[in-house]
Amino acid sequence: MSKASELLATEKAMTTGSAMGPFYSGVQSLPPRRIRLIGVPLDLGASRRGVDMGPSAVRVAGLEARLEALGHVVTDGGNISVAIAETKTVGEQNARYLKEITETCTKAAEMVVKTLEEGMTPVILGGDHSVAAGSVSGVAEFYRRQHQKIGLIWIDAHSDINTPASSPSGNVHGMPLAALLGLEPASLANIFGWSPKVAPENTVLVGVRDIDATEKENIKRAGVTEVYTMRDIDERGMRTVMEEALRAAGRGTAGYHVSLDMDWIDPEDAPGVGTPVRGGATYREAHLAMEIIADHGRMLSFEIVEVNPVIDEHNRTADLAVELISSAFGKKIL
Ligand SMILES: NC(=[NH2+])NCCC[C@H](N)C(=O)O
Ligand SMILES: [Mn+2]
Ligand SMILES: [Mn+2]
Repeated sequence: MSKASELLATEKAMTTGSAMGPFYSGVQSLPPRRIRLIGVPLDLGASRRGVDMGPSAVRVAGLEARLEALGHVVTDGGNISVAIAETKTVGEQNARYLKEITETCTKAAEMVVKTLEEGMTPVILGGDHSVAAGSVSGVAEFYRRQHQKIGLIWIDAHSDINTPASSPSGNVHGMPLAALLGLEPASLANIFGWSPKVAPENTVLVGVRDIDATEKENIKRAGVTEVYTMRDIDERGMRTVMEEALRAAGRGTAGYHVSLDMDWIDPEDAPGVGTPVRGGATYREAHLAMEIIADHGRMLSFEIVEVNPVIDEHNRTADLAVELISSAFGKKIL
């Protein structure tokens, strides 16, 4: 058992009271899961077009086969239907296409609930990051019915905590975290008729490096304190950051949803994203984060967003997405 795993397993045993628990067993891979892939080809939340082809690019990169090679049983649930920008009007300029985005997120949320009810782990393929307002709502709704809370690990260059009033762009993909924490947009915050979907103390931001001034206010207003910037990763290392992150998200919850925006990774390795920002996680840092998540064994659901094949180089960002999902689902080097 590696040092990191040992620590996390001990921590888990402490919080659940079970010795090591059924989730983690040394270097052996995790117990197989039944996984349903859910594509959400949404690009209405971003100003750059092309992330609607993300689900297809990730499928072409071989996601299903890679997860099955790890022993999981995978079903592809196809795509959630999404309006086409060309056939719709933008609506309010401060939250463009909010009506259509809410409709799609609601459908995605319902599919996530159904997937969990059937005992499967949802893996959501975006789509721009506004899909998270749907996927996280679905996971939160399912566990709420069992009187449990969920945590949220938000791995991203951005904090996506703008509201229509604070957004510099009017792009809804910069707002899902604000909605999930019970701020705005109201239509996204109130999917299933209740809000907030996650408590601030169980919400963790990892890898941020591009936060709008208005977003800093919103982070405070929402009460989120678990924010790990790229500087924290540089100075303290990925392992320490992930341990603290998983501990916070897991405290008093059924487990956590992992929302991975591919623009977290440095554009050198992930050029195919809508809003690239220099100074991102390296290839190995990204894998290590996923490997630690797998070892911890408390991930309830996973999503990958913002893969944009239109500006990618030979699908390498989608290839990396598939690799990272494999690591999060238990792929070991040895
Ligand atoms: N999911 C993303 N890539 N979000 C980028 C958001 C950029 C900027 N903060 C905005 O609100 O427009
Ligand atoms: Mn994002
Ligand atoms: Mn981002």
